[in-house]
Amino acid sequence: MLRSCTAGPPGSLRLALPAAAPAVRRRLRECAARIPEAGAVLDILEKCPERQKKGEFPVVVFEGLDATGKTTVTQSVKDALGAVLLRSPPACISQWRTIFDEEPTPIRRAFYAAGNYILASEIAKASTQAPVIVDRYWHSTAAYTIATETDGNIQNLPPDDDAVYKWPEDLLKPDLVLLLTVSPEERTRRLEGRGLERTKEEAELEANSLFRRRIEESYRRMVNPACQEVDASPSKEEVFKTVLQLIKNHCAL
Ligand SMILES: Nc1ncnc2c1ncn2[C@@H]1O[C@H](COP(=O)(O)OP(=O)(O)OP(=O)(O)O)[C@@H](O)[C@H]1O
Ligand SMILES: Nc1ccn([C@@H]2O[C@H](COP(=O)(O)O)[C@@H](O)[C@H]2O)c(=O)n1
Repeated sequence: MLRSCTAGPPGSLRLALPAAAPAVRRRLRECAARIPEAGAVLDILEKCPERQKKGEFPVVVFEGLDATGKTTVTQSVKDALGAVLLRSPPACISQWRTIFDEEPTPIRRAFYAAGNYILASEIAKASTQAPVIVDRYWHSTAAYTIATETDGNIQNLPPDDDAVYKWPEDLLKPDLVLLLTVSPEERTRRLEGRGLERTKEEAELEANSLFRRRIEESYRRMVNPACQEVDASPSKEEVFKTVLQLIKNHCAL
C-alpha cells in the first residue's frame, strides 16, 4: 500500500514523482482495487502507444503558477496561429481529478503523470495537422511535486543537476516551453479579479510564499527542455505580442 510522502530525503521525492510510464502504470495498478478510477485511467493509458513522436508542426507549452495568465494567452495564441489547444490533465480523465487530489502524494502525482502520457498521444496526433498549444504538461507535475515534497526556502530543493529536473525519456518533448511569471501582488490581484473558488492547493499557494517560490524555482531548474521565462505582468495584449514573437522566432512560423 502506498503511503503519503512527507518532506524529507530525496528518496521520498523520487517515490512521489514517477520517472517513466512503467512506474506510472505500476502505481495506478497498485491502487486500482481500492480506487476504481485508477483502473479507468490505466485502461486509457494502456491504449496509448508508447514513445509518441511529434508531427511536423510545433508544440508550445505554457507553464506557470495559477492566475499568471495561461488560459488567457493560450486562447489568443491558438486563435492567431490556427492552432489546436490542449491542456493537462486531458479532458478524458479530468472528471476524476477531484478524487485523485484527495489521495496521498504518490497516487495523486501518478494521476497527473498519467495525464501527461495520455496528453502526449493527443499532441502527437494534433501536431501532424496544426501547431499545438499546451496549457501545462510535465514541468507542472514535476515542479508542484518537488515543491510539495520539500520544506522551507529554495536552498532545500534538490541540487540543480538532480534527476528530478530531467524530462522523462519516454515522454514526447515539446519544441518550446514558456514559463509565465508575475509578481505575487499582481497574481493576488488577478486571483481576486477572477473570483473563482480556490482549491486547497491554491489556498496554500496564497498563504505560503515559500511554497510559491519553490514551485517557480523548480520550473527554472527544469532541463532539456528548459523553460523560457516570460514576464507576464504587462497587459494581455502586450503579453500576447511578446509570446507570439517568441514562438515565431523559435519555431520558424
Ligand atoms: N496580462 C494580464 N493582465 C491583467 N489581467 C490578466 C492578464 N492575463 C490574465 N489576466 C486575468 O487574470 C486572471 C487569471 O488569468 P488566467 O485564468 O488566464 O490564468 P491561468 O494561469 O490560466 O490560471 P489557472 O492556472 O488557475 O487556470 C483572469 O481573470 C484574467 O482575465
Ligand atoms: N500537468 C499537470 C497539470 C496540473 N497539475 C496539478 O494541477 C494543479 C493546477 O491545475 P490548474 O487546472 O488549476 O491549472 C497544479 O497545482 C498541479 O498540482 C499537475 O500536477 N500536472
